[in-house]
Amino acid sequence: MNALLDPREMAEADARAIEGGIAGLTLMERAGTAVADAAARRPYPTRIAILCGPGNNGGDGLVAARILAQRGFRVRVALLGARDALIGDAAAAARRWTGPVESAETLTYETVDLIVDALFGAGLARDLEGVPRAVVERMAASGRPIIAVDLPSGLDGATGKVRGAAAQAVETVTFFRRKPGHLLLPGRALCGRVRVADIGIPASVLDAIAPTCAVNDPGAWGSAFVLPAAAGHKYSRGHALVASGGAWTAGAARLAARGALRAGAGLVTIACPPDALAVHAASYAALMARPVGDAAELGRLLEDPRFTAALVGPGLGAGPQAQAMLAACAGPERSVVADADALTSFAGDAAALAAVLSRARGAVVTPHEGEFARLFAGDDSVLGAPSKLARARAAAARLGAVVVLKGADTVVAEPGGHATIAENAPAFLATAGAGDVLAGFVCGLLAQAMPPFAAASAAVWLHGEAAREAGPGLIADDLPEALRPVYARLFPSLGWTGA
Ligand SMILES: NC(=O)C1=CN([C@@H]2O[C@H](COP(=O)(O)OP(=O)(O)OC[C@H]3O[C@@H](n4cnc5c(N)ncnc54)[C@H](OP(=O)(O)O)[C@@H]3O)[C@@H](O)[C@H]2O)[C@@H](O)CC1
Ligand SMILES: [K+]
Repeated sequence: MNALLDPREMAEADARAIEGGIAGLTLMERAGTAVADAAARRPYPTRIAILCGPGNNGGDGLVAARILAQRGFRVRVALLGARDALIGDAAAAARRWTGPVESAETLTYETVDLIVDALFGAGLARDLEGVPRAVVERMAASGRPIIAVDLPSGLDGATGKVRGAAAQAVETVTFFRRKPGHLLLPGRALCGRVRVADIGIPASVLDAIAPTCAVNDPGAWGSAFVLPAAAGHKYSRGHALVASGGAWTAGAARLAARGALRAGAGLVTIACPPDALAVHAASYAALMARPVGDAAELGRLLEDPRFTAALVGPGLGAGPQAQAMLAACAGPERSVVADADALTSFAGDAAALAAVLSRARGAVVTPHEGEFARLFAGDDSVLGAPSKLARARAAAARLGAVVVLKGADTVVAEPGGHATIAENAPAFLATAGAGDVLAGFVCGLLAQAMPPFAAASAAVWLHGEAAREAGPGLIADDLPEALRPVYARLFPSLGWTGA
């Protein structure tokens, strides 16, 4: 698992490493060395300005300054605050710097080729205002390339939000593990390329910290992924049901159903109003279609216990009918995915949705930001949570279900607080119908009895990879097809031998 550490967890990692016998100053020396290495790798950065803040982030900058000067670079150190106000390891790093120290407030950039931003890191405690903010804004306006130490100063490592101001970095050097703010927008975009430096903190400190947030990649869910078994047959791979709207909105369900089938469900049935039957029957030979007039008929169809997962929402139309369809699908032998109109049908009434979902074996909801805001309208403790990560976690706890809060930095959270953050979605994935395919991928993995949090995270990652595989110009129809080469690489990496 590629853990992401919030500032509190990172402070604990530092503290445990120090308890284990590594001096804080040693960690700072290694951090500063990693920053110096990054600066030295830039093309011809002969004149480097290093802006140092009042805490240990500034200490890292002072170490980098000393090392770069020793390596022959022309280095200027500019400090925010008084030199004799530095304490602890940062004060020790300042004593080892024997060159002049300028004021960050009055620094000018005409003769500077490269900036190292070591003003604030994990210790950012409030919005930047006054002098610190002006310093960051002038640095940003200088147009010089910036290497950020740990985080672009002003970026909140826990939330990915800018507190007052932050300067765009070309590169960010962070330590031990990345932080949520490196992946959540706008943080991800502000960091430039992120390098993770090993500063000697042993990975074993993570056992005690037990981080609950991870990068969404196969390390987060691969052990739960259901690979095709040699002795399997189509029913052992699960039977997914996708509820469809009428003839004019049937495309959404068809995209989802193709997604579920490509994701590996053994069978996929589309349940549709009679007027849409011909559309579905003519579309895709591997899909089955059954006419279902209302929720009661859907319930009768689902008396067949071999249906292991159901998706309700895409193209359905919001209202009591969609609510009843979802209720018909939620049963102890079946997992459900509620998407799109199924979520909007519960606008402002998340408690009613939670009650329906609680009857399902497992439940995943897949809102985009608009659907999320509608569903939780009036619930400040969810909508007002400090970050996308915190909102998804709060929503999962409210619903007792896995929440996929979509976007370029999709967060998947489960009621216990575990979460993944995706970083592999290309910009061109934002296209009509892509969300329907994603919901289908989730449904297809749930149908194979993959646990909901793992299924939802895997589906999001696969969706991003499939988009990359298809490339620019992508339309949603391409996504299910692009899953094949992604699976061809993924399966062997998870130990599948092809049997
Ligand atoms: N041993 C370790 O732990 C290691 C840590 N490492 C490095 O340390 C960094 C964390 O260091 P840190 O905890 O000292 O916090 P840091 O980011 O320097 O800022 C704190 C200072 O900023 C001030 N301040 C805060 N907000 C402010 C605002 N809005 N406006 C104005 N001032 C504000 C705050 O003042 P105060 O809130 O007390 O008034 C305090 O003076 C971490 O990112 C990494 O780079 C590495 O060397 C590896 C080993
Ligand atoms: K910084």
